Amino acid sequence: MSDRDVLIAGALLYGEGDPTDVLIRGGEIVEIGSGPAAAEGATVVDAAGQILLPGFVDMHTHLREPGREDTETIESGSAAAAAGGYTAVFAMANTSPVADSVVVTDHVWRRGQEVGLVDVHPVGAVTVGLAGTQLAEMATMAAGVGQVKMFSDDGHCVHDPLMMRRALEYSSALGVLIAQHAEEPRLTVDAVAHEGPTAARLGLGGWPRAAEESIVARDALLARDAGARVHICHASTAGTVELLKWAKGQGISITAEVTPHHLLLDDSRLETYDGVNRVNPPLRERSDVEALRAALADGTVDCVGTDHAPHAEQDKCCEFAQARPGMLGLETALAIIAQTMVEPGLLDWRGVARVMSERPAEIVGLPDQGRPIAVGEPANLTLVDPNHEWTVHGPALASIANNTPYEAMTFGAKVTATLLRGRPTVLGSVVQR
Ligand SMILES: NC(=O)N[C@@H](CC(=O)O)C(=O)O
Ligand SMILES: [Zn+2]
Ligand SMILES: [Zn+2]
Repeated sequence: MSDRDVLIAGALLYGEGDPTDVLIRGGEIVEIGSGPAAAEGATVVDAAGQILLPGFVDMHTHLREPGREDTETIESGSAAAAAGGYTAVFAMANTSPVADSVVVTDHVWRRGQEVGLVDVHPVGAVTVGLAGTQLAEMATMAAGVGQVKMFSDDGHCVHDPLMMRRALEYSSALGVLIAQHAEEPRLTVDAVAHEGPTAARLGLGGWPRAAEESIVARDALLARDAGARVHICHASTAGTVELLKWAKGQGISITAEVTPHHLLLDDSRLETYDGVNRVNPPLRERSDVEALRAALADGTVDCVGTDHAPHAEQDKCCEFAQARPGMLGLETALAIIAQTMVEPGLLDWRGVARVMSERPAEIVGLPDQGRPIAVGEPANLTLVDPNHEWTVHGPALASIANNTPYEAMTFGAKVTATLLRGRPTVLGSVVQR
């Protein structure tokens, strides 16, 4: 919380209506209108032509602390998140050591609060060591200081159906969410690229759509029978969209996210054999990209999750099949959603607020995020300039790692300011450390 007033002057709330001033005091929105009186020494943000949205929430982030601090730390990842307009992120459990105990999950939460740029919520592992054989102590992690709300073995699929069934039963009793990395491992042995004509031509091992879809279908049925909720990480195929439609139509409590890269890129990128394009699940075909965009627009896919996955140069700049899967995502997410969803008219800015803030906050249960921009609400806010051209350059990003697939690409929208409980964490697109 900041003791200084912040006055956001002349912003378009949700991109709608007339330019409006928003006054923030004591971490809350205290006045909305025309020319509210700010106290002396207030921080005034000139928001002419800019769009004010609720702060973004990322259900899927990899910060590499503990274990690979050479590629990302909670501090550098928090800076990347703030720069991307995020006020809360969920840090996945595939660290070293794995976040399968309250010692690790509490550390992640505490360190995030110490850095103070974004709320870093720890994701706990579903199984001990992500090994898929023994349930982790989810209740202990949920009861810790970090109050773990979401559990996932992401990076790995909880592929044993009995283990997944037990995890879902246990999670519904605890009131927490299980997020599944849907990948049937028997179908992805040696798979490094989407199974299709491109991988065949390039001689790359294929990852069939069915590897994802068979788990999505199975887990929908398991969630139905357990009366539990299940969340699908990084949905990547048109078939997954069809299954989500079916499951939601049955009243099953299933939700899903899509990554910015699966909304923009396809497997034609692989021609160069550049390891930066290797990611799990793999970049698919144009028809999948189109289906995912439509699904995000109509709510079949609930939200955007970045799957921000920093990797060291030596783990990416090598033979394609040897490259570690994953790409940076936090700082480019908004620009890509603007280009793939807003520009073509699939979503308006209110829709962006829904898929990047409100829905993720709701799904995972964060009472102070994704809130309406209204008097009395916590000032977790993001300001977007919809007409700001910028070119992505890895070393200029706040992340330690540089594995952005968007190097040298130009986008038309940028986050200019972020506020966490009234404190500016980003001003003029610069992180306020
Ligand atoms: N997405 C990826 O390709 N990689 C992720 C793991 C994951 O999300 O499955 C990572 O941790 O690097
Ligand atoms: Zn994953
Ligand atoms: Zn991931």
